[in-house]
Amino acid sequence: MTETAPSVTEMLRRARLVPVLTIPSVEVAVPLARALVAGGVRMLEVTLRTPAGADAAAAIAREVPEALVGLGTVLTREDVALVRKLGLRFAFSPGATPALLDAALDARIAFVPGVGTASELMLAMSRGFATVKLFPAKQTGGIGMLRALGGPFPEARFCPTGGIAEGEVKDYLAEPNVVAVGGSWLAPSAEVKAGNWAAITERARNAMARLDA
Ligand SMILES: O=C(O)C(=O)C[C@H](O)[C@H](O)COP(=O)(O)O
Repeated sequence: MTETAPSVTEMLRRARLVPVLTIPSVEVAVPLARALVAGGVRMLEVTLRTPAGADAAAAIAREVPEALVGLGTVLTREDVALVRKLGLRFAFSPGATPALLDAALDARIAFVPGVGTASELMLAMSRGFATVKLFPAKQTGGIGMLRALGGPFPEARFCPTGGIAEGEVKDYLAEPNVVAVGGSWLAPSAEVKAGNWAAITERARNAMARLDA
């Protein structure tokens, strides 16, 4: 029997927390992913901000089956094509250009465009993307912005990302139109560089526990 793959909205809803990972070298990808998974954080956004990003995401997909790994900082049609080529689960973008939305539709990938205004949200929704990343969440107005957008766009669902501190996550998740929250704080670059995997697991475990406290 084949299992229907969960939609990206459902994936986000289950994950609640999505670490935004900017991986300096491919060697750290697998231990970093294992450290997060050990702490109960499974949905991982690997940004294309470093040259190692694509290979790092592919290595995680290959070697850490418990992780749901996708790309972040997806800006072009070529970036979109990588998701299929590398066998990844989803892609996030900080933005929502018409060309990028069309590329994601053509490639039939699970795609979460970034929006920071009502017009960008309208553009994304007009192409069928009702789950979006509010980016940069804090700078666009944070929870106030999410509430304001919830008026005219009650069906939109958000993964706010950008400038959200660990202590604010629970407040964001309490908003009815928020399915998950993204952030880089789950994997501080100093700990990644030092290979301090135990600290990353501990932080992830505590963060997940706090969501249910
Ligand atoms: O590169 C991308 O595609 C992005 O969307 C940027 C990330 O969402 C932010 O870098 C989140 O980082 P913090 O604000 O440190 O939590």
